[in-house]
Amino acid sequence: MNDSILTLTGLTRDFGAFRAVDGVSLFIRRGSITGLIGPNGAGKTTLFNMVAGTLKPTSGTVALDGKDVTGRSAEALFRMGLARTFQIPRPFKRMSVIDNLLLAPPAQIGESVPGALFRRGRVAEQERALREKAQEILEFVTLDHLAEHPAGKISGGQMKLLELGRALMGDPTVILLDEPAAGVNPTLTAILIDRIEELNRRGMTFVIIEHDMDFVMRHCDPVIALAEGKVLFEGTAEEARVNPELLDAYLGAPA
Ligand SMILES: Nc1ncnc2c1ncn2[C@@H]1O[C@H](COP(=O)(O)OP(=O)(O)OP(=O)(O)O)[C@@H](O)[C@H]1O
Repeated sequence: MNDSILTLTGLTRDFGAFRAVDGVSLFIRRGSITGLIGPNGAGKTTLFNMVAGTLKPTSGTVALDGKDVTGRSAEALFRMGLARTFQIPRPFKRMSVIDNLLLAPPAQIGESVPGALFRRGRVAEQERALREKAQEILEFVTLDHLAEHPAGKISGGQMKLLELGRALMGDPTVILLDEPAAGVNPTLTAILIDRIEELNRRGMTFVIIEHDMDFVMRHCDPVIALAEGKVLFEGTAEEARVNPELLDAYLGAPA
C-alpha cells in the first residue's frame, strides 16, 4: 500500500513457550503520528524491537516503504531511514552531548584503512560537515548550550531530547519513540512535542509508545492498541478512550 510507510504482516515473537507478540498485522500511515498503547506487558516494546532490528521475529515480516527488511540489523535500518529511541535513554555518559550525536551516523569514509590513507582531505571535510549537522540538530532539540557537557550529567528529559537528536542524525523518514514523555517535566515535554510536531510537518512519520492518555489524545492519530500480544483496537484517540474492550484489557492487566 502506497501510503503505508511500515507494513507489519503476522509479526510474532516467542520467548520460550510465551508468545509476547502474536500475529500482528498493521499499516503505519506515512506522515502520521501513530500512538501505540496497551497495558503493561502487552508487547509494545517487543514489537518496536522487532521493527527496529534489535530483536528477530519468530515469524512474520516487516516492510519499510514497500521493501522487506525483516531481520535486518538496527544499523542497517538506521541507514535506511528508520530510527528508534529507548524507554530508558542509553547515552555514552562520559562523552559530551555533541560527541554522542557524532557517534550516531554509520560508516564514515575514514573507517577503512585505504579510505583513511587516500582520502584524508575528504574525511576531514566530512567530519566538519557532520559536526555542523550535529550542531544544527542540537539547536533544533534545544540542547546546543549543553554541547560540551558530559551526557551523563544532563537531566532525564534532556536525555530524551538527546535521543531524538541522535535519531535525527540518520535523516530518518520514520522514528519510533518509546515513552518519550515518561518521567519528563512538563516544560521539556512541551519542547519535545513541539519538535515532534515540527518534524511531522516536514513529513516525518512517528510511532509513539505512550502510557499518558492525555499525550495520546492530543497528539496521536491514529491510535493502535495491543493487548496480550495482539492488535485489539485501531482508531482515533477519542474512540480508544471510550472503547470498552480496551478498558477491560487495562483493568485485567498486571499492575
Ligand atoms: N527478553 C525477554 N525474555 C522473556 N520474556 C520477555 C522478554 N522481553 C519481554 N518479555 C515478556 O514479553 C511480554 C511483553 O513485554 P513488552 O516489554 O513488549 O511489553 P510492553 O507492552 O512494552 O510493556 P510496558 O508497557 O510495561 O513497557 C511481557 O510479558 C514480558 O515479560
